[in-house]
Amino acid sequence: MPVSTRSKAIMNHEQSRRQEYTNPHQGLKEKMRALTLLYEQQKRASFSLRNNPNHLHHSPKPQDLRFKPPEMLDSCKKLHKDPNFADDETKENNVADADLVFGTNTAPVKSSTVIRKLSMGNGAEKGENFEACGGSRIMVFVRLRPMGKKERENGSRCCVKVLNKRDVYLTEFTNDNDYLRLKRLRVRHFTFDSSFPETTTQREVYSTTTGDLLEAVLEGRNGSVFCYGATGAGKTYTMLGTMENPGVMVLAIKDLFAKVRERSLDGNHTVHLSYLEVYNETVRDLLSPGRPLILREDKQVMALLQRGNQNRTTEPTRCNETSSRSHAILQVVVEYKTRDGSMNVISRVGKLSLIDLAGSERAIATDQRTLRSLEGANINRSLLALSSCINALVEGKKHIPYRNSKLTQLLKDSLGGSCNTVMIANISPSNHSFGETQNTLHWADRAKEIRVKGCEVNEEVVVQVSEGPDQAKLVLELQEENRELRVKLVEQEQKVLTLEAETIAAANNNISPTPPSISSLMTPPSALTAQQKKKPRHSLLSGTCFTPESSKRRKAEDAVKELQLTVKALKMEMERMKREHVVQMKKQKEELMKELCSKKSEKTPERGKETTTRRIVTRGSLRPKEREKELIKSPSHRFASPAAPAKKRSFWDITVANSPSLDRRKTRSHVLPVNQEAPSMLLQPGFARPRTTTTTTQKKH
Ligand SMILES: Nc1ncnc2c1ncn2[C@@H]1O[C@H](COP(=O)(O)OP(=O)(O)OP(=O)(O)O)[C@@H](O)[C@H]1O
Repeated sequence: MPVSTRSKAIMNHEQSRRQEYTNPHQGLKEKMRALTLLYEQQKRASFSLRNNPNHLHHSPKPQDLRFKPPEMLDSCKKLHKDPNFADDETKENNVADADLVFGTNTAPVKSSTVIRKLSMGNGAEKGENFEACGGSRIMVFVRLRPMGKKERENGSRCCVKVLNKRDVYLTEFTNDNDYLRLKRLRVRHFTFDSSFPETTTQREVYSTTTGDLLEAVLEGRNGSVFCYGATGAGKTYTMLGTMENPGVMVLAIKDLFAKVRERSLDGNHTVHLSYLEVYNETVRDLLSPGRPLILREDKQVMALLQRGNQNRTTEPTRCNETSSRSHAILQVVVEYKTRDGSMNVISRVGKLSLIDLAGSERAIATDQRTLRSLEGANINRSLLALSSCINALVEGKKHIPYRNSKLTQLLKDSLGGSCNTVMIANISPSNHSFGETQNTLHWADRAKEIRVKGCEVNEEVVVQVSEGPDQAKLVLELQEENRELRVKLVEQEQKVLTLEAETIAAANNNISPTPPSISSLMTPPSALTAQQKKKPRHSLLSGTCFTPESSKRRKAEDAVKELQLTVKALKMEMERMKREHVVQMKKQKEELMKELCSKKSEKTPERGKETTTRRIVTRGSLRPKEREKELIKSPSHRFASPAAPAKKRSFWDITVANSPSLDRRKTRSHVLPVNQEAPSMLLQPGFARPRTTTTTTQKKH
C-alpha cells in the first residue's frame, strides 16, 4: 500500500522522489487552512510594508522561527514542492521559498558568514557583534553529518534538513504500518547561530566556530569549544578529524602557531598544551597515560596530539565502531609577554579548551554488557550533570551544580565563567537516530539561552623600576634608612630586655628575703590581717590580670608593702620593749635602793662595801642603757631574727627569773660573799670575773 508523507522536501532525494509521486493524500481542509494562513500572512506583510518600508531589511527573531506548527510548514512545503528537485540545493530553495511565503524568513541570509559573531567581551572593539548577541552568550552551531554507507544499506531515511546554513528542520517519520498516525507527521524547526549541512568542509566549520575565538585567546581571553551529540553523530570527526581532513583541534593548533609566528616580532609567546580524558569519572593524561592525574597543564608539543588520541578509550558500539567512551579535553594555553612604552612587562594569558564529549545515548543504543553499561552510565551521568548545569544557568539560578561530575567541573569556566564559549551540536541524518537528534537539538536550542560573564583580558602588568641615577640614589637612601632603623630596633629591644631583667630581679629580691613564717612572727597579726583585707583582688576583667609583666610588678609591690609593714611592726615592738625595760629598770632600782636602805639601817656601812654596791648599782643601771642604745642604733637589729630579741629578753628575764623573790635575788656582789659555792648566772663572758669576788672574800677573811 502506498504510504503518504508530507516531508518530501527534506527527505532523501531518491526516497522523496519515489514517494512524492505516489502520495494520493492531499487533504482539502489542510489546503484551505494553509491558503487562509498564507492570505493572512501576505495581508500582514503588505500592511507592514506600507507602514515601514525598511521592513524588507528586518531580520526575524529566532524565537519566531522556533517550534512553528508543523502543519503550516508541511502545507507550505506541499504548496511549493517541486517534485523534480534533483539535489540538496534545490530542496533547500524550495523550503526557503516556503519560509519566505510565511514571512518568517524574509531577510536574505548570507550563506558564508555567521550572522551573530562571537562576543569577544570588548564592546568597543567588537561592539557591533556584542550588541548583535544581546550580551555575551554561548554561540551554538549545529553540524549534520552525511548518511553513512551502512545506514543507507539498512534503509535509513534522512530526517534532518539544514537550510540557509542556519535553519534546521527535523522530521518525525511515522511507522509505515501505523495507519492511524499516517497524517500526524511533525516537523520541528530550529535556528542556530550557524548550521552546517553535510557538505560543509572541516576548514569551514573551524573558521566559523573557532577562528574568532582563537584571535581572542591570543589577546589573552579564554575560549571553549565543545562538541555535543549522540554516539556516532560526528563529534570526534569534527574535533579531531582524520589525517586527510583534520578537525578543529588540529586546525586550531596549526592556526595558532601560524598567528604566533606572525606576532612573535613584538613579544614572546609560550604555548602550553595538555590533552586530558575523563573516563568513568577519572581524569587521565592522554599524553602520558597510565596514571590518573589531578588537573594540570603540561608543556608538550602539538605532535603528541595524534598519539594522545590513540590513547583515548574507544570501543565499538552498535552505533559507532570506534565510539569514544570518554570526554577528551585539549587545552592550549598561550602566554604572551611584551613591554609597553614605560618598559613595564605586560603578560597576557589566554586559554583555549577544545572538548570532544562522549556520545549522549540511551542505554539500549549500546551493548548491555557490564563494562559498557558502566561506561554508558558514567557518560550519561556526566551529560545529565551537564544538562542540569545548562538548565540552572538558563534559569539564572545562583547555585550551578558543577561538582556533580568531573566533566562539569572541567567545563565550569566554559559554561559560567569569563569565557567565550562555542557549542557544536553534532547530529545524524538517520531517522533511526531521531530521538537522539531531537534531544541534541533541544539541548542546543536551550544552550543558546546561557549567558556567560563578560570575557575580560587576563592581563598582568609588572611595573619595572627604571635604572636612572635618581632611582639608584633613592634606592641607596632607602637602604641606608632601613639599616639605621634596624639598628635602632635592636637597641630598643635590648633596652626592653634589660628593663625586664631588672624588674624580675627586683621582684625576686623583694619577695624572697623574709619567709612567710618569719614575717608572720614579726608582724602584728591584727595589722597584717587588716592589710590583707585591704589587698585588692585580681579581677578577671582587669586588662592586666594575665600579663606576666603586670603580675611581676604587682608581686614586687606587694612584697615592698609587706616589708614596710614588717618594719613598722618591728619599730612598734622595739618601742614597747624599750618602755617595758625602762619601767623594769626603775623598779629594780627602787627595789635595790630599798634593800640597800634596809641593810644600811641594820649594819654600819663599810667603805669597801659602799664602793662595791655603788659599783654594782652603776653597772646594773648602765649596762641596759648601753644595750638599749645599741638596739636603737644598730640597723642590723631591724632585720635581726626574732630569736635575738627573744634571747635578749630572756637574758633580762633570766636575771629576773633567777631572783624569784627580791630577797632571794642573787648577784655577784650580794650572793658570793654569802655562799661562794652557789652557781652564778653571772659567770658568763663579759661579766665580772670571780677574781673580784675572791678578792672581796680574801678581804673578808
Ligand atoms: N562530517 C563528516 N563527514 C564525513 N564523515 C563523517 C562526518 N562526521 C562523522 N563522520 C563519520 O561518522 C563516523 C562516526 O563519527 P564519530 O566517530 O566522529 O562520531 P562520534 O560522535 O565521535 O561518536 P562517539 O560519541 O561514539 O565517539 C566516523 O566514521 C566518521 O568518519
